[in-house]
Amino acid sequence: MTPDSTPDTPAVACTGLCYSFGDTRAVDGLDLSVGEGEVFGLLGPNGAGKTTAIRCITTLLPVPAGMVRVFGHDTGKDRMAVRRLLGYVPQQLSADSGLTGRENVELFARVFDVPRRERAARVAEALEVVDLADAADRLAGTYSGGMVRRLELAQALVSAPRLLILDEPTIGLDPIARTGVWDQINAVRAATGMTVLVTTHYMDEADQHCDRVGLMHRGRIRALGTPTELRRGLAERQGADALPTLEDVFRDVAGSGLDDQSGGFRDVRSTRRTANRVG
Ligand SMILES: Nc1ncnc2c1ncn2[C@@H]1O[C@H](COP(=O)(O)OP(=O)(O)OP(=O)(O)O)[C@@H](O)[C@H]1O
Repeated sequence: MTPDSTPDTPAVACTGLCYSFGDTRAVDGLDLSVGEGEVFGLLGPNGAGKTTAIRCITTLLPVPAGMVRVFGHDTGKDRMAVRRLLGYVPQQLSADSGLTGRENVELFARVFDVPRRERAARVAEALEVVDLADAADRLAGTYSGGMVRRLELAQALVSAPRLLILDEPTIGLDPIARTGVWDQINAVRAATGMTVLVTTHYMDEADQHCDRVGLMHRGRIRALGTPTELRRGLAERQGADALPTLEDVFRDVAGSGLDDQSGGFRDVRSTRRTANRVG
Protein backbone atom coordinates (compact mmCIF):
# COMPACT_ATOMS: atom_id res chain seq x y z
CA MET A 1 0.00 0.00 0.00
CA THR A 2 1.22 3.52 -0.73
CA PRO A 3 1.02 6.45 1.68
CA ASP A 4 -1.88 7.87 -0.34
CA SER A 5 -3.88 4.66 -0.55
CA THR A 6 -6.25 2.67 1.65
CA PRO A 7 -7.58 -0.84 0.99
CA ASP A 8 -10.42 0.81 -0.95
CA THR A 9 -8.20 3.00 -3.12
CA PRO A 10 -8.79 2.00 -6.76
CA ALA A 11 -5.86 0.69 -8.78
CA VAL A 12 -6.82 3.19 -11.48
CA ALA A 13 -9.08 6.21 -11.15
CA CYS A 14 -9.68 8.56 -14.08
CA THR A 15 -11.94 11.56 -13.56
CA GLY A 16 -12.97 13.76 -16.45
CA LEU A 17 -9.87 12.79 -18.42
CA CYS A 18 -9.56 14.64 -21.74
CA TYR A 19 -6.83 14.46 -24.35
CA SER A 20 -6.79 16.04 -27.82
CA PHE A 21 -4.50 15.71 -30.82
CA GLY A 22 -5.05 19.10 -32.50
CA ASP A 23 -8.77 19.23 -33.25
CA THR A 24 -9.28 15.52 -32.56
CA ARG A 25 -10.72 14.92 -29.11
CA ALA A 26 -9.29 11.40 -28.53
CA VAL A 27 -10.43 11.12 -24.90
CA ASP A 28 -13.45 13.17 -23.98
CA GLY A 29 -14.25 13.27 -20.27
CA LEU A 30 -13.35 9.70 -19.35
CA ASP A 31 -14.47 8.52 -15.90
CA LEU A 32 -13.09 5.12 -14.97
CA SER A 33 -12.36 3.24 -11.78
CA VAL A 34 -10.58 -0.13 -11.71
CA GLY A 35 -10.55 -1.95 -8.36
CA GLU A 36 -7.45 -3.64 -6.99
CA GLY A 37 -7.26 -7.26 -8.17
CA GLU A 38 -9.76 -6.82 -11.03
CA VAL A 39 -9.26 -7.85 -14.63
CA PHE A 40 -10.83 -4.88 -16.38
CA GLY A 41 -11.40 -4.77 -20.14
CA LEU A 42 -11.48 -1.47 -22.00
CA LEU A 43 -13.30 -2.26 -25.22
CA GLY A 44 -14.10 -0.27 -28.29
CA PRO A 45 -13.60 0.16 -32.02
CA ASN A 46 -10.49 1.64 -33.62
CA GLY A 47 -10.20 5.29 -32.74
CA ALA A 48 -12.36 5.05 -29.60
CA GLY A 49 -9.53 6.50 -27.52
CA LYS A 50 -8.40 3.38 -25.67
CA THR A 51 -4.68 3.66 -26.42
CA THR A 52 -4.63 7.38 -25.67
CA ALA A 53 -6.31 6.76 -22.30
CA ILE A 54 -3.84 3.95 -21.54
CA ARG A 55 -0.91 6.21 -22.42
CA CYS A 56 -2.20 8.85 -19.99
CA ILE A 57 -2.56 6.20 -17.26
CA THR A 58 0.99 4.92 -17.87
CA THR A 59 2.33 8.55 -17.74
CA LEU A 60 3.55 8.36 -21.34
CA LEU A 61 1.21 11.24 -22.17
CA PRO A 62 0.49 14.19 -19.88
CA VAL A 63 -3.01 14.75 -18.50
CA PRO A 64 -4.05 18.15 -19.85
CA ALA A 65 -7.53 18.07 -18.28
CA GLY A 66 -9.04 15.90 -15.57
CA MET A 67 -7.23 13.64 -13.14
CA VAL A 68 -5.62 10.19 -13.27
CA ARG A 69 -4.51 8.34 -10.16
CA VAL A 70 -2.78 4.96 -9.92
CA PHE A 71 -3.09 3.45 -6.44
CA GLY A 72 -3.70 6.99 -5.19
CA HIS A 73 -0.70 8.55 -6.94
CA ASP A 74 -1.45 11.48 -9.21
CA THR A 75 0.16 10.66 -12.60
CA GLY A 76 0.94 14.34 -13.16
CA LYS A 77 2.66 14.95 -9.82
CA ASP A 78 4.15 11.56 -9.01
CA ARG A 79 5.18 10.08 -12.33
CA MET A 80 8.04 7.91 -11.09
CA ALA A 81 5.96 6.39 -8.27
CA VAL A 82 3.29 5.46 -10.82
CA ARG A 83 5.84 3.95 -13.19
CA ARG A 84 7.27 1.79 -10.42
CA LEU A 85 3.83 0.28 -9.79
CA LEU A 86 2.99 -0.77 -13.31
CA GLY A 87 4.00 -3.15 -16.06
CA TYR A 88 2.98 -2.16 -19.58
CA VAL A 89 2.75 -4.21 -22.76
CA PRO A 90 2.20 -1.72 -25.60
CA GLN A 91 0.73 -2.50 -29.02
CA GLN A 92 4.05 -1.76 -30.68
CA LEU A 93 6.84 -4.31 -30.61
CA SER A 94 8.85 -3.93 -27.42
CA ALA A 95 11.10 -7.00 -27.84
CA ASP A 96 14.41 -6.82 -29.72
CA SER A 97 14.71 -9.57 -32.33
CA GLY A 98 18.54 -9.46 -32.14
CA LEU A 99 18.60 -10.41 -28.45
CA THR A 100 17.69 -13.72 -26.84
CA GLY A 101 14.52 -13.99 -24.81
CA ARG A 102 16.56 -13.89 -21.61
CA GLU A 103 18.54 -10.82 -22.73
CA ASN A 104 15.30 -9.00 -23.56
CA VAL A 105 13.89 -9.64 -20.09
CA GLU A 106 17.24 -8.73 -18.46
CA LEU A 107 17.14 -5.38 -20.24
CA PHE A 108 13.75 -4.60 -18.70
CA ALA A 109 14.97 -5.79 -15.29
CA ARG A 110 17.81 -3.24 -15.49
CA VAL A 111 15.58 -0.43 -16.74
CA PHE A 112 13.09 -1.08 -13.94
CA ASP A 113 15.80 -1.20 -11.26
CA VAL A 114 15.37 -4.81 -10.22
CA PRO A 115 18.22 -5.17 -7.67
CA ARG A 116 21.32 -6.64 -9.28
CA ARG A 117 21.53 -9.57 -6.83
CA GLU A 118 17.93 -10.65 -7.57
CA ARG A 119 18.06 -10.01 -11.30
CA ALA A 120 19.05 -13.41 -12.72
CA ALA A 121 16.50 -15.25 -10.56
CA ARG A 122 13.71 -12.79 -11.33
CA VAL A 123 14.41 -12.96 -15.08
CA ALA A 124 14.37 -16.78 -14.97
CA GLU A 125 11.14 -16.72 -12.97
CA ALA A 126 9.41 -14.34 -15.42
CA LEU A 127 10.43 -16.54 -18.36
CA GLU A 128 9.22 -19.64 -16.53
CA VAL A 129 5.83 -18.05 -15.77
CA VAL A 130 5.19 -17.38 -19.46
CA ASP A 131 6.41 -20.83 -20.44
CA LEU A 132 9.51 -19.64 -22.30
CA ALA A 133 12.20 -21.18 -20.08
CA ASP A 134 13.14 -23.72 -22.76
CA ALA A 135 13.39 -21.04 -25.47
CA ALA A 136 15.06 -18.41 -23.25
CA ASP A 137 18.45 -18.59 -24.96
CA ARG A 138 17.15 -18.46 -28.52
CA LEU A 139 17.06 -15.17 -30.43
CA ALA A 140 13.65 -13.51 -30.11
CA GLY A 141 13.70 -13.14 -33.91
CA THR A 142 13.10 -16.90 -34.16
CA TYR A 143 9.98 -16.80 -31.94
CA SER A 144 6.41 -17.21 -33.22
CA GLY A 145 3.95 -14.32 -32.78
CA GLY A 146 2.47 -15.95 -29.67
CA MET A 147 5.92 -16.45 -28.14
CA VAL A 148 6.84 -12.80 -28.81
CA ARG A 149 3.67 -11.71 -27.00
CA ARG A 150 4.52 -13.97 -24.05
CA LEU A 151 8.08 -12.60 -24.02
CA GLU A 152 6.66 -9.07 -23.81
CA LEU A 153 4.52 -10.25 -20.92
CA ALA A 154 7.66 -11.53 -19.16
CA GLN A 155 9.32 -8.15 -19.74
CA ALA A 156 6.38 -6.41 -18.08
CA LEU A 157 6.26 -8.90 -15.19
CA VAL A 158 9.94 -8.89 -14.23
CA SER A 159 9.53 -5.79 -12.05
CA ALA A 160 6.63 -7.51 -10.15
CA PRO A 161 4.12 -4.72 -10.92
CA ARG A 162 0.89 -4.27 -8.95
CA LEU A 163 -0.89 -3.16 -12.10
CA LEU A 164 -0.40 -4.84 -15.47
CA ILE A 165 -1.60 -2.87 -18.50
CA LEU A 166 -1.89 -4.66 -21.83
CA ASP A 167 -2.86 -2.90 -25.05
CA GLU A 168 -4.41 -5.43 -27.46
CA PRO A 169 -2.35 -8.38 -26.17
CA THR A 170 -3.80 -10.95 -28.56
CA ILE A 171 -4.55 -9.05 -31.74
CA GLY A 172 -3.29 -10.75 -34.87
CA LEU A 173 -2.61 -14.07 -33.09
CA ASP A 174 -4.23 -17.36 -34.03
CA PRO A 175 -6.83 -18.79 -31.61
CA ILE A 176 -4.37 -21.21 -29.96
CA ALA A 177 -1.78 -18.47 -29.37
CA ARG A 178 -4.54 -16.17 -28.05
CA THR A 179 -5.57 -18.82 -25.54
CA GLY A 180 -1.91 -19.28 -24.55
CA VAL A 181 -1.48 -15.57 -23.81
CA TRP A 182 -4.66 -15.49 -21.70
CA ASP A 183 -3.59 -18.65 -19.84
CA GLN A 184 -0.39 -16.87 -18.79
CA ILE A 185 -2.22 -13.68 -17.79
CA ASN A 186 -4.74 -15.65 -15.72
CA ALA A 187 -2.01 -17.76 -14.08
CA VAL A 188 -0.04 -14.67 -13.03
CA ARG A 189 -3.12 -12.97 -11.76
CA ALA A 190 -4.14 -16.03 -9.74
CA ALA A 191 -0.64 -16.30 -8.24
CA THR A 192 -0.13 -12.61 -7.42
CA GLY A 193 -3.56 -10.95 -7.19
CA MET A 194 -2.25 -8.31 -9.58
CA THR A 195 -4.69 -5.86 -11.18
CA VAL A 196 -4.99 -6.19 -14.96
CA LEU A 197 -6.23 -3.48 -17.33
CA VAL A 198 -6.51 -4.74 -20.88
CA THR A 199 -7.77 -3.28 -24.14
CA THR A 200 -9.13 -5.62 -26.76
CA HIS A 201 -11.26 -5.76 -29.86
CA TYR A 202 -12.16 -9.38 -29.16
CA MET A 203 -15.50 -9.34 -27.38
CA ASP A 204 -15.41 -13.12 -26.82
CA GLU A 205 -12.13 -12.78 -24.90
CA ALA A 206 -13.47 -9.94 -22.79
CA ASP A 207 -16.59 -11.96 -22.02
CA GLN A 208 -14.54 -14.96 -20.95
CA HIS A 209 -11.68 -13.32 -19.05
CA CYS A 210 -12.68 -9.88 -17.74
CA ASP A 211 -14.39 -9.31 -14.38
CA ARG A 212 -15.78 -6.01 -15.66
CA VAL A 213 -15.69 -4.18 -18.95
CA GLY A 214 -16.09 -0.58 -20.05
CA LEU A 215 -17.38 -0.06 -23.58
CA MET A 216 -15.63 3.01 -24.96
CA HIS A 217 -16.80 4.99 -27.94
CA ARG A 218 -15.70 8.45 -29.08
CA GLY A 219 -13.54 9.09 -26.06
CA ARG A 220 -15.94 8.05 -23.32
CA ILE A 221 -17.24 5.01 -21.47
CA ARG A 222 -20.75 4.34 -22.80
CA ALA A 223 -21.54 1.21 -20.74
CA LEU A 224 -19.91 -0.35 -17.72
CA GLY A 225 -20.45 -3.58 -15.81
CA THR A 226 -19.71 -7.28 -15.75
CA PRO A 227 -20.14 -8.93 -19.15
CA THR A 228 -23.16 -10.81 -17.82
CA GLU A 229 -24.77 -7.66 -16.38
CA LEU A 230 -24.40 -5.86 -19.70
CA ARG A 231 -25.76 -8.80 -21.71
CA ARG A 232 -28.71 -9.33 -19.34
CA GLY A 233 -29.44 -5.59 -19.38
CA LEU A 234 -29.74 -5.62 -23.17
CA ALA A 235 -31.88 -8.79 -23.11
CA GLU A 236 -34.27 -7.02 -20.71
CA ARG A 237 -34.38 -3.84 -22.81
CA GLN A 238 -35.10 -5.87 -25.94
CA GLY A 239 -37.40 -8.38 -24.27
CA ALA A 240 -35.25 -11.12 -25.82
CA ASP A 241 -35.24 -14.71 -24.56
CA ALA A 242 -31.72 -15.53 -25.69
CA LEU A 243 -28.81 -13.73 -24.05
CA PRO A 244 -27.23 -11.30 -26.55
CA THR A 245 -23.45 -11.19 -27.04
CA LEU A 246 -21.19 -8.39 -25.79
CA GLU A 247 -20.83 -7.29 -29.40
CA ASP A 248 -24.64 -6.89 -29.54
CA VAL A 249 -24.40 -4.76 -26.39
CA PHE A 250 -21.78 -2.57 -27.97
CA ARG A 251 -23.81 -2.10 -31.14
CA ASP A 252 -26.78 -1.13 -28.99
CA VAL A 253 -24.70 1.39 -27.03
CA ALA A 254 -22.75 2.90 -29.92
CA GLY A 255 -25.52 2.68 -32.50
CA SER A 256 -24.73 3.73 -36.04
CA GLY A 257 -21.51 5.38 -34.83
CA LEU A 258 -19.72 2.08 -35.34
CA ASP A 259 -19.96 2.41 -39.08
CA ASP A 260 -18.50 5.89 -39.33
CA GLN A 261 -14.88 6.96 -39.51
CA SER A 262 -14.15 5.48 -36.09
CA GLY A 263 -14.09 2.04 -37.72
CA GLY A 264 -15.60 -1.30 -36.73
CA PHE A 265 -14.62 -3.92 -34.20
CA ARG A 266 -12.47 -5.85 -36.57
CA ASP A 267 -11.06 -2.93 -38.47
CA VAL A 268 -8.10 -4.16 -40.43
CA ARG A 269 -5.86 -1.37 -39.19
CA SER A 270 -4.87 -2.92 -35.89
CA THR A 271 -4.44 -6.37 -37.38
CA ARG A 272 -2.11 -4.95 -39.97
CA ARG A 273 -0.19 -3.08 -37.29
CA THR A 274 0.29 -6.30 -35.36
CA ALA A 275 1.19 -8.28 -38.46
CA ASN A 276 4.02 -5.78 -38.95
CA ARG A 277 4.92 -6.04 -35.30
CA VAL A 278 5.45 -9.78 -35.20
CA GLY A 279 6.65 -10.21 -38.77
N1 LIG B 1 -0.36 10.66 -32.48
C1 LIG B 1 -1.56 11.02 -32.93
N2 LIG B 1 -1.73 12.12 -33.68
C2 LIG B 1 -2.95 12.51 -34.12
N3 LIG B 1 -4.10 11.84 -33.85
C3 LIG B 1 -3.99 10.73 -33.10
C4 LIG B 1 -2.73 10.25 -32.61
N4 LIG B 1 -2.95 9.12 -31.89
C5 LIG B 1 -4.29 8.89 -31.93
N5 LIG B 1 -4.91 9.85 -32.66
C6 LIG B 1 -6.36 9.95 -32.91
O1 LIG B 1 -7.01 9.94 -31.65
C7 LIG B 1 -8.20 9.13 -31.71
C8 LIG B 1 -8.11 8.01 -30.67
O2 LIG B 1 -7.05 7.12 -31.06
P1 LIG B 1 -6.60 5.89 -30.14
O3 LIG B 1 -5.41 5.28 -30.80
O4 LIG B 1 -6.49 6.34 -28.75
O5 LIG B 1 -7.85 4.92 -30.28
P2 LIG B 1 -7.95 3.38 -29.98
O6 LIG B 1 -9.29 3.14 -29.40
O7 LIG B 1 -6.79 2.94 -29.17
O8 LIG B 1 -7.86 2.74 -31.42
P3 LIG B 1 -7.09 1.40 -31.91
O9 LIG B 1 -7.96 0.29 -31.49
O10 LIG B 1 -7.01 1.57 -33.38
O11 LIG B 1 -5.74 1.39 -31.25
C9 LIG B 1 -8.31 8.64 -33.14
O12 LIG B 1 -9.16 9.52 -33.85
C10 LIG B 1 -6.89 8.73 -33.66
O13 LIG B 1 -6.87 8.93 -35.05
